[in-house]
Amino acid sequence: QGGSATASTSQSSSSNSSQNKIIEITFWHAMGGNLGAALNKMVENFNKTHPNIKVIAQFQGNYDEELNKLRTAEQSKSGPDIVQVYDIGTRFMVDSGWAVPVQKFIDEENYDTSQLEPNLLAYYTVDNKLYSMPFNSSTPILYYNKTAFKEAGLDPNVPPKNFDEIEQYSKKLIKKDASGKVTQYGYSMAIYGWFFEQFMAKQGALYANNGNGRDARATTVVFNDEAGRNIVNWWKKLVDEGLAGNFGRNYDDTLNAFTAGRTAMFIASTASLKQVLDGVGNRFEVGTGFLPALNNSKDGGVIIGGASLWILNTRSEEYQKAAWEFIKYMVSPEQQLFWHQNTGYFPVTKTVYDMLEMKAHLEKYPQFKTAIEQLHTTPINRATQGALIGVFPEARQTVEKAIEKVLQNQATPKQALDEAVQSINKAIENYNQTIGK
Ligand SMILES: O=P(O)(O)OC[C@H](O)CO
Repeated sequence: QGGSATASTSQSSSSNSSQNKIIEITFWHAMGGNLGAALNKMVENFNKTHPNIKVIAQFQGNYDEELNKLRTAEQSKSGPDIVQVYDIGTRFMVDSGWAVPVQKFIDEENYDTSQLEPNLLAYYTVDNKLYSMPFNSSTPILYYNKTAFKEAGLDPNVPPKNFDEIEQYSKKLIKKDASGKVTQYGYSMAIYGWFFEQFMAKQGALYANNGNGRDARATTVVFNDEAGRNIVNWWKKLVDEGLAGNFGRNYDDTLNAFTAGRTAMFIASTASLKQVLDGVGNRFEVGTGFLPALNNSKDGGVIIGGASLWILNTRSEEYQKAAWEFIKYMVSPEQQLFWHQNTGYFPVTKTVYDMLEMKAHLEKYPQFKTAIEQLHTTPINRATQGALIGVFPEARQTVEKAIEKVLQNQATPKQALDEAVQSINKAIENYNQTIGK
């Protein structure tokens, strides 16, 4: 797969003048399915409108797979010129020293960042520098089957706001066949560590110490407190009562259960909105709502999800500048409008909201408004900024295993979370000892 080995500068056959020089840069990403199709279209358009730069986009699997490939490639400095890295890879990428902070290019040309959403800047700014450019930004939202709501006598325009309401609504939404087998669960969510992280922030609680690793480097995770236990207790209760389906760790399995009518509500990234709407078609009406709350915290909210674009220092400044041109294009209002409409990721650039086409789109598909309103009502604080941890990808998997154990009755929420915290703390300690070495 790709990397700079395939990239080169080439001269047009008709002329040797620098005007006709084409800089080829590689761009690794993790966007499959409809997301990948939309992204490829944008790359194609960039290449058409920028005759001196050729971007070669290469799909490298999901976020985890892509980051692992990058680790391998960087051992021999054969990584790409630009890489898309998910939110929780941020601390690792900063520490790796493989990237040129985009702040350098921002400062050099006085690029105006005031049009970027403040929550995004708050997430991706580390040590007062914007290291990477937010490109595909998301939050988790509640998806629900409005048609099932109507059939169950629930108001299809009022999604549940908190966990108690999820439980009450689920009791009305659950359907069983003559043999007592559940044919439609009330609620489901994949065993995905991202949701756990989000429910911590929604309670205004920290995931890691030292202000979520933003006042100083995190040395421990702290989610085995009341806030963490609330999430797992509630989740288990719903599964034990038979109201929530557990479709496992694979994100798409729960998503497909929803589109197939096997669960009436579920949690997923707003990035899945277009896929869900297309998957459901006109079989039923889809509604969206904010991530449900667990308590009345006024400081609670959602954390920025999705990924950002990093410029790697694999090659000379000429390539880095070409990469910067491409990144600016990808976050331009026109491109962000296209990206938002074809995925569900909200625009990173605020000016998109002034565009007539955006207004018409939101009017026609109000489901797309949810993530935007959720973003704009989320206060910026240490909890909602999310944690910066060098071993976050591993930590997320450890939390998933812990939740799985609880749902399978192999541990109590307290045992499972305490164990997870212990094991992650060891990994953090090891990681922190190796930084800069
Ligand atoms: O599926 P996405 O792109 O919305 O990302 C979700 C999480 O933030 C990934 O860490």
